[in-house]
Amino acid sequence: MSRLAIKICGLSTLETVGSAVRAGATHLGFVHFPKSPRHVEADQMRALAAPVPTYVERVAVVVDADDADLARIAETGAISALQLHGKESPERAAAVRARFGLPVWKAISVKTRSDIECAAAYAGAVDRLLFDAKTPDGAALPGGMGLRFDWALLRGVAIPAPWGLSGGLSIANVCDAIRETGAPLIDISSGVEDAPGIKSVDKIMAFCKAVSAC
Ligand SMILES: O=C(O)c1ccccc1NCC(=O)[C@H](O)[C@H](O)COP(=O)(O)O
Repeated sequence: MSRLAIKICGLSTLETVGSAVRAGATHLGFVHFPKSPRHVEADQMRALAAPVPTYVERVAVVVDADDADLARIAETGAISALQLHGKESPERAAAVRARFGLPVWKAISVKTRSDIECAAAYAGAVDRLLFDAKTPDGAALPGGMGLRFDWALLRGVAIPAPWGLSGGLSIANVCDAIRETGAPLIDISSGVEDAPGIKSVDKIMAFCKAVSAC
């Protein structure tokens, strides 16, 4: 059986990047969205991602970004995937993948079963689907808010691509999440923070240890 993948998202310091790699994270996420407390510019992303061993994936998280913004990120040469976390259509996702030559993830905001069913439209257009909790209308952020959705909604659904589970995961609930959903990749952000945007080395270490003990 292949090892469960762990993405630690919203990293913004070299110290926490290093701790995530040492803890065994397989994917690191860097958020490029100015309204986020985790926002990093493309040049910061380069500085954070460039020293990371290439066996660890470096994922840029963007929200309805335009091509100029994506080009700045792709040109860093340090990013190995783009996570589209806005309202990007399947056509837009496919166009991004074709234009930038990087694997593309699409975050699917979930509240109801029909949200999960919408993921089928991305089959063939993206390299991974990330099921995340839908944040309330008017919320400042479309992710990273520590909200979870009802994992039972994933039960019996044929997911048409590699996928991951996100939203409100924590040391306390991650083993239940893995058991209930069978997710091959889990993604966490605020659950390993001391405050919004402030990642905790100790919490990153403890989370990865907890996952390996599930
Ligand atoms: O984390 C952010 O600030 C963010 C901002 C805008 C778009 C996406 C964002 N995060 C995306 C992620 O992949 C998070 O890890 C995911 O939403 C889970 O967050 P959390 O519930 O805090 O673990």
